[in-house]
Amino acid sequence: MEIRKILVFGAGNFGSCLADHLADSEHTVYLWARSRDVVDSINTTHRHPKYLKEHDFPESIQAIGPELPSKEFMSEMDVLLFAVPTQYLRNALLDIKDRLDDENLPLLIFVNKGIETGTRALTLEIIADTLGKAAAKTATFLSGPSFAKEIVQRQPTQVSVSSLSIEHAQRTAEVFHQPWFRCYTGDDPIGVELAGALKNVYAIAAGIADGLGYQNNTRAGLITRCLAEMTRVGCAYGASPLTFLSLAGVGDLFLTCSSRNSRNYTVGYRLGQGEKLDVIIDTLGSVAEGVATAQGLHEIIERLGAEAYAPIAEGVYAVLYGGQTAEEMSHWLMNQPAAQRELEIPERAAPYEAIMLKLGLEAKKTGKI
Ligand SMILES: NC(=O)C1=CN([C@@H]2O[C@H](COP(=O)(O)OP(=O)(O)OC[C@H]3O[C@@H](n4cnc5c(N)ncnc54)[C@H](O)[C@@H]3O)[C@@H](O)[C@H]2O)C=CC1
Ligand SMILES: O=C(CO)COP(=O)(O)O
Repeated sequence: MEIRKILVFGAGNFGSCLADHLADSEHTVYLWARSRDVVDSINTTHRHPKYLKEHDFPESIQAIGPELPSKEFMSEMDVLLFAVPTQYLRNALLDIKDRLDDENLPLLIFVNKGIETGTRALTLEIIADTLGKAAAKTATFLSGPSFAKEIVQRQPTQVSVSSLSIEHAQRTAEVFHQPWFRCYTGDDPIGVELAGALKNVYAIAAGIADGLGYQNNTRAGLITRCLAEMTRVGCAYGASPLTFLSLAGVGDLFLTCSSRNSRNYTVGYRLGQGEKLDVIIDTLGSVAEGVATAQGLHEIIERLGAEAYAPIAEGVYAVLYGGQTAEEMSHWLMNQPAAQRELEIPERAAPYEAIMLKLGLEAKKTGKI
């Protein structure tokens, strides 16, 4: 395996965990943190003061920050990995834009799972807007069932890696590969992104159902309908239906809808138990991307119209932002029109093409995952 110089932006749960994972492959790993406390703690005690607190990080990881690294330092990096929540990503990329050499871009890897509020932008669009077309064309997206806590325990984990450039997806897979960590590559980054973002909203729905006291039949039925809904929205966006059967799709949906380790599930569970959203967010201690993403998703669903019929996502939105209670949402969902067709995949369509057009690329059918 080729040894790479890797800079990880974002020292939250996931950025720290991935830095730890990559350091095992003997890559040279730098971890950029916004807080001096985190930088000092990682460099001196090799412990994170806030996340994964029991874990001893390898001494080889060098934390840097809170000042941004210089252009010279950045030019030495082979890989930049961004583990920054979606709502902060645009500013983070604008901050480093001038420190990147457009003619000689490093491998760019993104692991956030969300839709930007206000703009409805997916990460690929945020990258195109901030770093430019060349970066968007080669950016890679790593997504799938992967709790940080279990990766640092080296539990066997498998993820999807997707990019408009399959060559770059393969390079990312090589960087991450370990006997306990497998990557499967594909060329439907928007499908992978939508799957990762939507599963966070659906994990809130599953948590709500459990919080209301519903049991196994309800959860299994709900997850299955979430998968149908996610596929429908994805197809209406122009993603491949097969992508939703991948690790990034059903894999991550299943994980987060069925585990109390999921922050999004926890938000839903506590809503189902009758807690208020602002109290839950204030005490969660970590980001639950589904809360903000439900807004962007609501706007996307409205724009796509009937093709993207998504009552579960709309129900979550109504509980988070429309003053509806968890019980009301549950009754509303169960009282949707009777005898609906179970599976109907609509034509794949326009928005994906619009993004490809923006990048100066021809829209292609992404049949393989
Ligand atoms: N934790 C996990 O197991 C997994 C997380 N992810 C995704 O990774 C992304 C990051 O999540 P976590 O590290 O878990 O979140 P976290 O809540 O543990 O950490 C938040 C991160 O955001 C940074 N941050 C907070 N405010 C900011 C601001 N104003 N500007 C810039 N950065 C700011 C913090 O410094 C920290 O690095 C999310 O999109 C999440 O969905 C994906 C897979 C697994
Ligand atoms: O995406 C995740 C695991 O794949 C983490 O899920 P939560 O953000 O809900 O904790």
